[in-house]
Amino acid sequence: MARHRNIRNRSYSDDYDYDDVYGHSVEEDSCLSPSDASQWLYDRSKNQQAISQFLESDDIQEETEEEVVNTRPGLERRESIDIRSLNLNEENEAKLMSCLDELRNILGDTIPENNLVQAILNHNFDYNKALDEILNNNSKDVKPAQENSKNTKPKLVIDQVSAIPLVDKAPIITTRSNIPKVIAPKFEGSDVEIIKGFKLNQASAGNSCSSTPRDQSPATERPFKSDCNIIEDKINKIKENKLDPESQYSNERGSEKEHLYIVVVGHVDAGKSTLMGHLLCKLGEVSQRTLHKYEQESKKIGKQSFMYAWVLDETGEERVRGITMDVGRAQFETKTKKVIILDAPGHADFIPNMITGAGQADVALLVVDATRGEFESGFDFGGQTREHALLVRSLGVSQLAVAINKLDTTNWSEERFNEISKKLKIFLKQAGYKDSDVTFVPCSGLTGENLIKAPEEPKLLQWYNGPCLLDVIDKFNVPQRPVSKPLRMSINDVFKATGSGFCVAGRIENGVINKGDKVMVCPTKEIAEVRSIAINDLSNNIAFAGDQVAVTLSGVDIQNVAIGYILSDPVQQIPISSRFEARLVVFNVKVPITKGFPVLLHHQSLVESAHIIKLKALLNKSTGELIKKNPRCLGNNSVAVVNIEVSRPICIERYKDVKELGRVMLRVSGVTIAAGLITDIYYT
Ligand SMILES: Nc1nc2c(ncn2[C@@H]2O[C@H](COP(=O)(O)OP(=O)(O)OP(=O)(O)O)[C@@H](O)[C@H]2O)c(=O)[nH]1
Repeated sequence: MARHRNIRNRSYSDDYDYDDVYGHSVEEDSCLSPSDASQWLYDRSKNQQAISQFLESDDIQEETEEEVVNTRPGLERRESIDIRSLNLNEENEAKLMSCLDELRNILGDTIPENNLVQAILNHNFDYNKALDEILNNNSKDVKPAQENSKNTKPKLVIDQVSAIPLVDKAPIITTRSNIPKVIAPKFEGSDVEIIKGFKLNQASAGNSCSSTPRDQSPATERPFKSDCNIIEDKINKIKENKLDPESQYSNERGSEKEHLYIVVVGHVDAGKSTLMGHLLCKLGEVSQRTLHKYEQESKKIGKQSFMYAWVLDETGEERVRGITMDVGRAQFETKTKKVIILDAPGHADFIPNMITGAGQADVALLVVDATRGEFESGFDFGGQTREHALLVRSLGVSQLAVAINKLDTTNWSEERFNEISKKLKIFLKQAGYKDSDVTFVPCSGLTGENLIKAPEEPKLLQWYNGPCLLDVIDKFNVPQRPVSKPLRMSINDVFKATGSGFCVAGRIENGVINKGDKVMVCPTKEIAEVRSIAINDLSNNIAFAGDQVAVTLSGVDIQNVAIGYILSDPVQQIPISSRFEARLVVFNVKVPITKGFPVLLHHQSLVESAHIIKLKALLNKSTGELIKKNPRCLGNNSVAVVNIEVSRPICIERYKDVKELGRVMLRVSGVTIAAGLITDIYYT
């Protein structure tokens, strides 16, 4: 039931500040993120222990190379020098520090710092050439940075065959020259190499080093980080240790009940929270004491009928206003499944939260109010019943249970049940649900009828002998978990954790995350380390596709991560682009869509402004055949192929590659006007 997002209490009616809601730009406060600053700006405090100060002292005796080798096997090889004494200007100091960092990432502390500095200076801050010099030449060729430090340098012995430097008992280092390279964009005159296999896709090449979420500056202006080394490590680790993901999955989850995520949607006040709250109470997931407390407190504010809803509506404002505002979470078990409920808000103002909930779900429960007039206002008159059903389908949910709720208010009328089912069946079929994937259940969240066992109400028993709600949920098929595919986790929440690092929460669409893994935060392409993983608030060492997780990350700044970002496999990265082709279904537009039409694009939890930049083809709705090339406009209920341009690059996949990340929704003035599947991605 954890809710971390600080986006509750907001009204999403029309326009709102997406920067506030979906993360914010560090550009607004400073031109550099804190992590960039610490990496690229020279910090004098780091070099206060200048070796030259000690070397000038008469007390320190010279050590021969032999002594170094024999008497000090565990010698700390990092000998700092006073960079200030080199009289470099600020820019060169910064370059020197960044090259040093790069070299240390590769060499660790095996080579004295003064040797590194000299090599960097010899090659005018080109760290690749400096690295080659250090690795390929005998130490005598590497001149110390300062005259009086040369006596202290240990001998660097090169094994000519393998080109592996042997420094005392230093760890073996493979030269980067052994590894196939591709040339990436140049940074300030130096060639920057990327390990082959660290797939630099065309779209991502342009911003592979950008480190702030909103940073649009080209990569050529920004320094490369040590991502390549981390990726190299990761490739090696994967090769050495990793069990294949399928075996990991069956080892970990083989004996467990399958996890099923169900989003509960429907028009405002349809009774979603009451229904699920009562179901949880009946299953013993809520203690009598807690329920008694809710009963007393709800009575006090004159809202006793909301007592079950309070199980899921946890905040004061939700309880006082009697509406759900953010996605409530809870879980229970059926005979064969562990079910995680995502109770979405019904009010139109909170559609983005509802989309976030639906984006995490495997299946959906659509709740409709059977009360005369209420069903009609939710369905016929621009209510949320239609919009939610469409949105959920657009997000890839194909299995649906429809709870025809509050049937107690119709005296358990079979006629009313049939009337509503008939109307919904026609609509749901048009919306893309198969008849066989939709089940209708009569029930009452308030009285608890037909929730976890066959009904006792005689009037209902007269005409209904189908399954209860719990059995319908148990019968849902759990979708296949693509654990063998490269990691993709969509981030729907970012929050500060206790202790070090910070947490991102979201759903793993593809692949596996292990504690200790290096992952790439996209689209900024920073490498982070997974410090811990929690599934439904319980700590775990591993999580799989289909899991809704909270992951604690280190190595990146929280400022550089935002809702809507993706954690990607660092080797097989997610495509990043701002232009793509989509096949759209247009729902409901007041004015026809024309070239240049502005929209808000929803992709998982991300919301970005976008434009339809080209209308490529109008298609036949049922057969998909081409009706017209380059139509001038798109009207209601049309199907078309269009090109869309987003205001900045985002992480996307083609629908055929990763369904969950290959869908988009387009909204205008708080109304969903179209849903689409990404058919092609353009890299320009
Ligand atoms: N008679 C009757 N009333 C119900 C039933 N279920 C819910 N209600 C009442 O309907 C009102 C709204 O219920 P909620 O559970 O808050 O509805 P909701 O769909 O979760 O509302 P939002 O999440 O804000 O859209 C409350 O007053 C409930 O007591 C039912 O089965 N029968």
